[in-house]
Amino acid sequence: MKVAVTGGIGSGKSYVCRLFEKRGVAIYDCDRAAKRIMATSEELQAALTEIIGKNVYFNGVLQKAVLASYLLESEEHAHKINSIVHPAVADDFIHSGYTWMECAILYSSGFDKLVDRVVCVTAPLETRVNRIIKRDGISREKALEWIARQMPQEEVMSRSDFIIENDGIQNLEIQVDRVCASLV
Ligand SMILES: CC(C)(COP(=O)(O)OP(=O)(O)OC[C@H]1O[C@@H](n2cnc3c(N)ncnc32)[C@H](O)[C@@H]1O)[C@@H](O)C(=O)NCCC(=O)NCCS
Ligand SMILES: Nc1ncnc2c1ncn2[C@@H]1O[C@H](COP(=O)(O)OP(=O)(O)OP(=O)(O)O)[C@@H](O)[C@H]1O
Repeated sequence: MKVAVTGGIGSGKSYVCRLFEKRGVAIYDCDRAAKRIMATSEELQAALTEIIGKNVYFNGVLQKAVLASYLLESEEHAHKINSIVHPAVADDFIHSGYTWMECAILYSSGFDKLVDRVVCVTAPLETRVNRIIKRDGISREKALEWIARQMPQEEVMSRSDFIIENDGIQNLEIQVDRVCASLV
């Protein structure tokens, strides 16, 4: 059975994935894979350079700030980047041998079609914003911009099979054990 762990930025997906990993589940990280492929695929590098400009790579190294600001400029920009990067990541996952993936933008990327079950990690908006500000050192406005770029949390929840509430109050270990009892 193939499983995705999803949830919006700052919900704590990666944090929860570490708890699944502690229980022996190996998880493919879509964010990390995207960066690896953007760093190594000449085809992707050429496509990104053509769209964004030469400054998206410096000495062959992806300039994350340049890509991030291009992505946030408009829906059209995000769509252009996603349509280059996401098929490459999907193909890489299919051939990776992993059965579980962590993906922030599961439904908008179409990656939901690659899995049988979806686990959604959620947290209150303010908690997410505060986590992002602390982790990434960005402003509240920037954190809200990223959140606005992603599918509303309620919609992701309604389309998922399991919900893990990572509000810092409810016990995470118990919730993770419950999901494992069904899926592992
Ligand atoms: C913008 C980039 C450079 C920021 O890198 P950084 O190391 O700071 O953060 P990281 O990759 O861990 O992403 C953090 C979070 O940003 C959000 N995010 C990233 N890309 C996107 C996107 N295309 N659309 C919406 N949200 C996104 C997700 O919640 C993600 O988990 C990076 O996220 C990126 O290259 N994004 C484009 C490729 C992509 O779509 N990756 C998503 C998985 S396929
Ligand atoms: N239950 C928790 N207790 C303490 N810290 C937490 C908890 N959940 C998440 N965090 C912290 O909040 C920050 C954001 O969590 P995490 O990186 O897991 O989010 P994410 O959903 O994977 O975000 P992204 O979409 O950006 O990858 C991290 O610094 C993480 O350590």
